[in-house]
Amino acid sequence: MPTYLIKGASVVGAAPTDLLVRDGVVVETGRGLDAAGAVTVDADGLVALPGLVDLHTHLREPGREDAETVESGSRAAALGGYTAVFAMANTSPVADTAGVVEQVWRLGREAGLVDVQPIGAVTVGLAGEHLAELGAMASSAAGVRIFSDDGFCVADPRLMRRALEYVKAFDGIIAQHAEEPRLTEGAQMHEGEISTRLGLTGWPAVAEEAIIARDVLLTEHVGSRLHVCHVSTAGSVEVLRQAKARGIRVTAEVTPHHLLLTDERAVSYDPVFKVNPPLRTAADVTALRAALVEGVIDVVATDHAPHGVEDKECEWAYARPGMLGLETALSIVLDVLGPQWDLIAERMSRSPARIAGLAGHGVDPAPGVPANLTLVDPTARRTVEPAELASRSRNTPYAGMTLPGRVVATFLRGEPTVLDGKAVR
Ligand SMILES: NC(=O)N[C@@H](CC(=O)O)C(=O)O
Ligand SMILES: [Zn+2]
Ligand SMILES: [Zn+2]
Repeated sequence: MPTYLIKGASVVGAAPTDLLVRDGVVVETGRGLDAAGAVTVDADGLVALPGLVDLHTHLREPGREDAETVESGSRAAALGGYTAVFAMANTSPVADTAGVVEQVWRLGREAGLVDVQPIGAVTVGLAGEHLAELGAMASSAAGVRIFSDDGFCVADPRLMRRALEYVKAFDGIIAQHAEEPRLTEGAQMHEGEISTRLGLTGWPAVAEEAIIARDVLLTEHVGSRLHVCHVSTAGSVEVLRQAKARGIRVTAEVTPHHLLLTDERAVSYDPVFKVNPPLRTAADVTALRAALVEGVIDVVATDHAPHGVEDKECEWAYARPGMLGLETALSIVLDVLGPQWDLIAERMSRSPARIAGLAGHGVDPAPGVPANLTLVDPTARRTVEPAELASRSRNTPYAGMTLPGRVVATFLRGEPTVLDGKAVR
């Protein structure tokens, strides 16, 4: 493995320095470093961040390799500055056994572009009836710690309680897709003025908030850990704020799209904007941004949800919910937060790695630290071209938008996965 000398990078916004990367580790930092035989990477004007960590990615393998594979999703992730992604369990077959999570984990290792950490299903087949083999998935080679029925809510409170109790044995977490199913039957978009105007069935904010309220109380009752997926409403933020103030062990994520887009987008009837939970109001967006800055929301997670054209280029009502996220997340967050590098590193790398207990990730580049890092050009602007994305799918809601920031290079354990803005493999 070659030695890399990264010249003049601003580590999380600090004064420029050189970084010497050897045998997978940052071995030395400082100005004017020299190393015979090292490959030099010019990082003048670039910001070095700890490699981004996504707690919520859909890779579609096994089952829908036409929409995404572990490899294509890994490449999209590396291009987005990620060094680790957590792969949701709603594949076909569902990742509800040690066998399936080990298969996904192994495919991730073989692709070698990011660390793919499988999330295990909470219930068999995501059917919400029987607990899956959580212990077997935890003790498998994949070492699963996060469990989720994402795509579906673990709606049965008794089952949710048992899952929360079960994962305590290995300090696991239940990641909940908070959606009371009885309140969202037939729902097509956020329930509000625009859904009324368009005549589309609404997905009310309370369907999310009621489940979060129930689950934080269950989590407190059993003394376990809860993670709330894709928080989308101002009311959810208030429930989380109270729960955290009470010392309940709950963490939460927000997606880039919920930080930027509103339900106004549905007026176009373009299914690229159909997503679960739905795009909400401008007031919700404002509350989510404030909660992210404050820390009531711990992380930005992409909910990268690739879908083939037949599932997206159709009538709104028939389209599947979900949108791409990995290759644009950092640009959206930079657009929303501005160049607050320490905050960006915290919400996109350190905090997700800490929540997941993921060793070697989420640590700022410094001597002795595994070289999982990304180099970003903060001044570059780029226009999103769906055809240029590494994902096998094209359902980005940002097509044609010009966004700030560009990932120039990503290193996974000292090896570049992206150089000059291009995937190396
Ligand atoms: N977010 C979505 O709209 N869709 C996700 C499932 C999910 O995250 O609930 C998917 O798997 O496509
Ligand atoms: Zn979900
Ligand atoms: Zn999801």
